[in-house]
Amino acid sequence: MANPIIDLAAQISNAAKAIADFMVSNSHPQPSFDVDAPQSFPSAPKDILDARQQLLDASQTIRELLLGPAEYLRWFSCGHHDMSSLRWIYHFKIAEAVPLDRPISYAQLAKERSVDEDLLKRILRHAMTNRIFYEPESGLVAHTCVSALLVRSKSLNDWVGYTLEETYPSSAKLVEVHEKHGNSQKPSESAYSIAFNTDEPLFVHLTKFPDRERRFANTMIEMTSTEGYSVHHLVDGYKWEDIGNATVVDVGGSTGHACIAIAETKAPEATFIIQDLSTVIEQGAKALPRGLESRFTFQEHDFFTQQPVSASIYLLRFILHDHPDSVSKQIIQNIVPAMKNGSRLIINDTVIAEPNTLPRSEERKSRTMDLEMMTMFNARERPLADWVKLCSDADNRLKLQSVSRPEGSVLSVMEFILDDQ
Ligand SMILES: C[S@@+](CC[C@H](N)C(=O)[O-])C[C@H]1O[C@@H](n2cnc3c(N)ncnc32)[C@H](O)[C@@H]1O
Repeated sequence: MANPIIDLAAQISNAAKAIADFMVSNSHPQPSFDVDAPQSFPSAPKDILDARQQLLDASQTIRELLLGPAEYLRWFSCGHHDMSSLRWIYHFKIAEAVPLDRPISYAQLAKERSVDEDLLKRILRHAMTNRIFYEPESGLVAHTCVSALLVRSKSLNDWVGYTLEETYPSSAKLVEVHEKHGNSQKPSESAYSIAFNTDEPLFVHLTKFPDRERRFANTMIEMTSTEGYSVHHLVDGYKWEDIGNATVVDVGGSTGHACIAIAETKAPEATFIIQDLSTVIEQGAKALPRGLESRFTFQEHDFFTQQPVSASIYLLRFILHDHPDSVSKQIIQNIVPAMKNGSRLIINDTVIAEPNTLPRSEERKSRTMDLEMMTMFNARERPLADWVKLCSDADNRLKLQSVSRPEGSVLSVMEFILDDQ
């Protein structure tokens, strides 16, 4: 008779052995919570990455089975305290005051950060159950590799700050906003708007708070600096070598990093126009690598206005998932009049997988991003059918030509062609 606990334990054991052997034979340190432990799992062949995925999912399942539904649900619904203790640590800059190379007493730490010692002790002792700091001996606090990252990685610190100071209070208003506005298509009617008492969309509202705006920008850098968002997937995931001397217009192209990578490796004759808001464009023009000047133009352009350049290829990379359907439709409709028959619109964005087609922890990440988009912008992560519908609603001559998700990429490459027939 099948025994789920034994089966899962066997899966865990086999996968753990494969991973441990890989670590030893490649001289990688075994994973630990030591303050100097590596920040992430090392690059590894596919079978090892698959084993890691299997172990992560099986260990989660076995834990949930062993808890049983009542204990599972009871404590799952207390998860907000994990967020609030980390938020407290972030807000009062506790990690920055703990030395990386030795412990510090609660009394000294409280004094340095001007916080109450009793509150500090109770909150840190909760966070320690999540591997954030540890108590090497009673009364002393020291870093683990997790808490140390709050000090060592500015962008990850900003990620934690943005999610806990902006997203977390907004997520608590999801019910209120849906009671008030239903499935609104307006970015100004989001849970964020209710939590922060504003009728401005997040991007506009943040311009009034330079520190929060900078933190948001760094959060994006942190997110897109990971392998899953690397531009090399867009470079390798499309037939750029076939575009010859075409002009590519990168709408909302930031400082041009995607097109620079394409120009340098795959499309030596193509020209590129990078469009974005003025400050971003200025930054990009200044940082353009030498040798590309004759093929690159940086142009201020608001994608909520009509596209001024007629070209054969338009790129929208990581733009539309931030916007509700009605707004995304408007962005596309502003491009279409500049397109000719056969012009291409390349959308490099998330195509959310159908339910139960990904390993559970991977599906969870993409569903988390979907709720993130819902909470902050009334936007969404879309399955392929919704992308096709969005483009067709924008202009029914836009036809999906190809779609692919390069190995290791979070984003897919969708190619739509304007077909007048
Ligand atoms: C998430 S980033 C994506 C940047 C780039 N495409 C990439 O893949 O890294 C969104 C970009 O849209 C730009 N943006 C926001 N609103 C815009 C607007 N109304 N018109 C043009 N660009 C805009 C931002 O400045 C930012 O560079």
